[in-house]
Amino acid sequence: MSASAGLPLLITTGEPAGVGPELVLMLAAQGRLPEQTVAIGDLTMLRERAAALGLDVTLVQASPGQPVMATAGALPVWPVALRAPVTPGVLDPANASYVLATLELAVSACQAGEAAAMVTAPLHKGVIIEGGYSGFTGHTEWLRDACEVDDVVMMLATDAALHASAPGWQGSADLRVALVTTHLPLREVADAITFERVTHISRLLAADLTRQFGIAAPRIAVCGLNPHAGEEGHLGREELDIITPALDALRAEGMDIQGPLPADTLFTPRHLAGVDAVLAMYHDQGLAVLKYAGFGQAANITLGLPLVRTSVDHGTALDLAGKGVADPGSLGVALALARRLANQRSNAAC
Ligand SMILES: NC(=O)C1=CN([C@@H]2O[C@H](COP(=O)(O)OP(=O)(O)OC[C@H]3O[C@@H](n4cnc5c(N)ncnc54)[C@H](O)[C@@H]3O)[C@@H](O)[C@H]2O)C=CC1
Ligand SMILES: NCC(=O)COP(=O)(O)O
Repeated sequence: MSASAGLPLLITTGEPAGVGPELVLMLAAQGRLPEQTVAIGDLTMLRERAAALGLDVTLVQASPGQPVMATAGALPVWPVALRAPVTPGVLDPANASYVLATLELAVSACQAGEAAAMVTAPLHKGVIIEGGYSGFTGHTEWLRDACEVDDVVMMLATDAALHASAPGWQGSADLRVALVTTHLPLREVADAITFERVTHISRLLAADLTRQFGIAAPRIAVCGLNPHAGEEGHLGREELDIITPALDALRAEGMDIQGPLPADTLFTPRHLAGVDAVLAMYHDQGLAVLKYAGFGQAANITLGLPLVRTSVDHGTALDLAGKGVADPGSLGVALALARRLANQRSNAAC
């Protein structure tokens, strides 16, 4: 048994007006949460949401350091109090500090060795900013700062190991997409593509494909930034001036990395064959394809952290919140992946 096996798997329930709380409750009611799962959020709000949706789940107050009681049909909750009442679908900036408090509790428990891993239900970036946190751009960057590491990598994956148990799966297998830049206005992306950033993110990606995914010599394919990877400089010079020199330097270090390749054809079966991960230059270049291939059966993993964090492949879906119709598939995938990665880490540490 791995050292993490007895430790709770934490789920932060995310934006209280979004679908996060009900997705956790749906999986709990369906008996689809992994053992030792603990939710973090407002106990009363969760009880009311379960009752409103007719979900049969008993929510039990618990606290960090306490053993998790494995009772069928019960979900332990580490409580964090809402700052203002919630209506599903209606954002309130007053609850921004509540959402961040759930993250702080999860990170501190992981750092204290009181939890195996954290899985985050979606939060709403805009309302956190409107709640007074002007520099906030997402969990990924917040976790980088909270864990005091210099950089992290956002990677979304829909690989065979993740969706193997999904009945009727129709998507593509084994696609992992990591990003050089994450939550930036498109206008700022080109300036953020530097030799240092491309090399640093590529090294972090390769290191965690080995450390977390057990791929001894990862094969990475890198997208260009511009159409047709810049068309020999006629459609942009970032490929010639920045990305190609960066990839040459990485190859000289021994990394198996190809590119920059035109992003529109990189995501086709012939180019993806034998590739462990694609490195995209910006958010929608990579994630639109990933979500086309596996929305609902993909997970988001933050690479480069000292703790295990996974998340869903979707956002707060305010249009669906409180209706009980959102798909909990990605949350299930994120939970299973977090448990697997936590077990691997603790086995490696033994
Ligand atoms: N991990 C996280 O915390 C994430 C947070 N977000 C945030 O969520 C907010 C809303 O973002 P949007 O771009 O509108 O994306 P979104 O994923 O919330 O919604 C986009 C579309 O997908 C649908 N959808 C989303 N989740 C679904 C589910 N579980 N089942 C069925 N349909 C689902 C929605 O109904 C909507 O039509 C933003 O603030 C964004 O930053 C977005 C992605 C991840
Ligand atoms: N599209 C992915 C996304 O926005 C995830 O953001 P976060 O995990 O950094 O909050």
